[in-house]
Amino acid sequence: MRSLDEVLTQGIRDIPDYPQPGVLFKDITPLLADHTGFTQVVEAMAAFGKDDDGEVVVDKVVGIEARGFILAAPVALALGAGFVPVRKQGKLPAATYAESYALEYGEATIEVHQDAFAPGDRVLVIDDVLATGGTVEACLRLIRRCGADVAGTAVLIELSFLPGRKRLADERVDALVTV
Ligand SMILES: O=P(O)(O)OC[C@H]1O[C@H](OP(=O)(O)OP(=O)(O)O)[C@H](O)[C@@H]1O
Ligand SMILES: Nc1ncnc2[nH]cnc12
Repeated sequence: MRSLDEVLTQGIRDIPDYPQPGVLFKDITPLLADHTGFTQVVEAMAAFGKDDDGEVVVDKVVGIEARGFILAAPVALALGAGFVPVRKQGKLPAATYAESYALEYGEATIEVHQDAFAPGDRVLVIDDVLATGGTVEACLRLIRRCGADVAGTAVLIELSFLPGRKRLADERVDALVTV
């Protein structure tokens, strides 16, 4: 079996100047097309929802639209936890909370259903990339407005040349790879 590092090195490619000049885009589509690699990644991310004895310590897994969905749904199933989508503005049908934030390449608003969590639910947030940290920060605000507890955030890739880690200094954030 390949190591997780090999899987990540083989499965993540750099696309310069996408979606705009100056951005080095981390493309995870080769990894997603690699069944054994994708399986290893899901297992590694699910481990952040367990304690040292392997007991599941989260009730819900949040995925952030769109790439976060791809990782979070299988992580939720692997943990036996519920899946909650955090979506871009205007996509969720029932009453929502909304938070706006700045991205490496633009601005966005994300939303969550107000009734997505039971009070005190322990929540693991999953996304593909931590860049400026604006998306995760807004997502954590949404979860807390719902009355749920953030257990942690796990991302596939952390971009160390951007200030995401610093911005989230008070939060538990784990990354499978830092570049
Ligand atoms: O740390 P940040 O600077 O906030 O950036 C990270 C976010 O940017 C990307 O999402 P994007 O909004 O491009 O959406 P997509 O998943 O729909 O492609 C990525 O999937 C993260 O959610
Ligand atoms: N450089 C990057 N590559 C992929 N996704 C991103 N989201 C924000 N910045 C990104």
